[in-house]
Amino acid sequence: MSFRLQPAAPARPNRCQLFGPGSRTALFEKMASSAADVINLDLEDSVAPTDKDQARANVIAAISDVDWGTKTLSVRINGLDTPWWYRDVVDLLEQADERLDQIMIPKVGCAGDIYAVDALVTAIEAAKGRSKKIDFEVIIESAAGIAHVEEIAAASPRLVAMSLGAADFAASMGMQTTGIGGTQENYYMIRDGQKHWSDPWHWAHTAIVAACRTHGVLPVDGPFGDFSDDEGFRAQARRSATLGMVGKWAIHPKQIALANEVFTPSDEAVAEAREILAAMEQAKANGEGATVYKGRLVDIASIKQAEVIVHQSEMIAG
Ligand SMILES: CC(C)(COP(=O)(O)OP(=O)(O)OC[C@H]1O[C@@H](n2cnc3c(N)ncnc32)[C@H](O)[C@@H]1OP(=O)(O)O)[C@@H](O)C(=O)NCCC(=O)NCCSC(=O)C[C@H](O)C(=O)O
Ligand SMILES: [Mg+2]
Repeated sequence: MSFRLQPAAPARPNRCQLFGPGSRTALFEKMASSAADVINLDLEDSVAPTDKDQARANVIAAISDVDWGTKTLSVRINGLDTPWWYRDVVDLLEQADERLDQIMIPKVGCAGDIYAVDALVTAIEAAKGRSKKIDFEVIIESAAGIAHVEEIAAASPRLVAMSLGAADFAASMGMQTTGIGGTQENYYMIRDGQKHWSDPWHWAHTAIVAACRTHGVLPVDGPFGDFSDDEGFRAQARRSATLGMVGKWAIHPKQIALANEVFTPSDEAVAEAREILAAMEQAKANGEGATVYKGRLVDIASIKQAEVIVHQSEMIAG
């Protein structure tokens, strides 16, 4: 480890973030009774411009009227390039009760975007005497966002989570696709005449994970648009989990169980991690820094890898 230590990300379950438009009040109770760890009430792109004011009012009422249990409750505000975002922040902070946990800031392009929202939120919290500090989560979904991902991850102590928004990201990058995440038909290698599909989201995922882990922020995979494709969702989520992401969005209730399944370490994985820790305890007792477990090398780094899995499972179990 560098002299500069890696801060821990918040220790709370974030396996699935369920989205619902702020204009569809009939969904709120269903969202609250779902198995998602995080609820995102949306004021942004799933709400038509003509519905923005009503959606904001719906969300503010639902924050106190609906029993959200122990879920993390987040509201996605409109982007800083729109005329709606400041009113979202002012009304939420002035009118919503303290059950609100987070504001999600979409389409962030630089640290200054977060600074602006932080300044506004901080002033309203002080003016209103709000005792609970609002956390932030952000979406990386533009060329500027990914280019400035590290400064964004470092932008505010309020920042707890960062997601990749594949749809806007693809548009901003000029990618030739209308798909939201997953396999892209034209992104393949050829070997011996056979196509082998590669993952066009991989580099953005790894950039986000590295920035988040450097600054103690939870890295989260965003939406998978085709909610009829369970295997496609699983494959995308498994790749994200393998790269270090802690969860994924659900844009339909069908996707909640899939996300929870992938981002909860399996009993087998936890058992194996515990066996590795036990093997390393034995190695240490023998004065060794490395040993053999199931025919493969394990050493001091393996302890940290195994601890990631054990900690994840303990945190989810509560
Ligand atoms: C995608 C939907 C519009 C589909 O809605 P609907 O046609 O009502 O779906 P179903 O009939 O299949 O619904 C079956 C039952 O499930 C309930 N339902 C539907 N959606 C939700 C939900 N989000 N949460 C809870 N429950 C839900 C229905 O009411 C049915 O219930 P019942 O009748 O009792 O059986 C809709 O799912 C939807 O609006 N999804 C969320 C869309 C959204 O929020 N999008 C924003 C996030 S993605 C994004 O912004 C892109 C990103 O920024 C990027 O750039 O990548
Ligand atoms: Mg988006």
